[in-house]
Amino acid sequence: MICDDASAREWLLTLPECDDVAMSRLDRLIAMLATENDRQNLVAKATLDQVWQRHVVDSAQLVTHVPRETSRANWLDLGTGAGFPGLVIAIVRPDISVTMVESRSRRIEWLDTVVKALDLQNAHVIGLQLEAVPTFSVDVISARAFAPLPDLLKLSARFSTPDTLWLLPKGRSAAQELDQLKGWDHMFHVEQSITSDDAGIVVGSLLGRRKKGNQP
Ligand SMILES: C[S@@+](CC[C@H](N)C(=O)[O-])C[C@H]1O[C@@H](n2cnc3c(N)ncnc32)[C@H](O)[C@@H]1O
Repeated sequence: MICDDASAREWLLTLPECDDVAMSRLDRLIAMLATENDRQNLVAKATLDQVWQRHVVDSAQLVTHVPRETSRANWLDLGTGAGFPGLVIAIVRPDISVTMVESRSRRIEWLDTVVKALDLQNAHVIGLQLEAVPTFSVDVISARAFAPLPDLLKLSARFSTPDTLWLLPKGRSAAQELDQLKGWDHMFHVEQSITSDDAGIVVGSLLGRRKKGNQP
């Protein structure tokens, strides 16, 4: 379990993709975040003291659930906000195209600024409500602290095929949200988060809506 920032940084270096360029971009992201957080409330102030554990590794761990051969894939991150996990994924997997959807104007500006400053050519920001984003299918969908599972699926299933991998950090509610999910055929399970004993990540694929009359 990663329980402080020193072990978080050490863990990042074990990722095959996390080279010097990635670490220096992560350092710059965190420095920019600390400054911007005084202007707008991007992350809870208390979490800045453990930002590498609470936000960077919490995001970066998602890549360990993606098969290594998934390069040149399209990854869609919903409600990226301060940049988690979308910006971190774009930094540690430059071979993956990461599209971040965010609706709040100041957060859109922030994401655009970071993408430009860090020259993240594989990162794209869609500054719209998810509901207004035209449908396209993707290889991976992530969403952290975005919406409860049933709402999240209702809003975003149209971007998914049966081959799409969903990675949904859900904190303490992962198992409960999954147990209570009704009306969908899925192959989701819960993986343990490496940043908190209590936290889980819903991982797997979505096969589609269950037909009416065939619901549990
Ligand atoms: C609680 S924040 C989480 C931000 C980030 N994923 C994280 O974990 O730090 C949720 C974000 O989703 C955005 N959001 C909420 N509903 C949205 C929608 N319908 N379309 C696009 N973005 C949305 C909010 O503006 C906010 O930035």
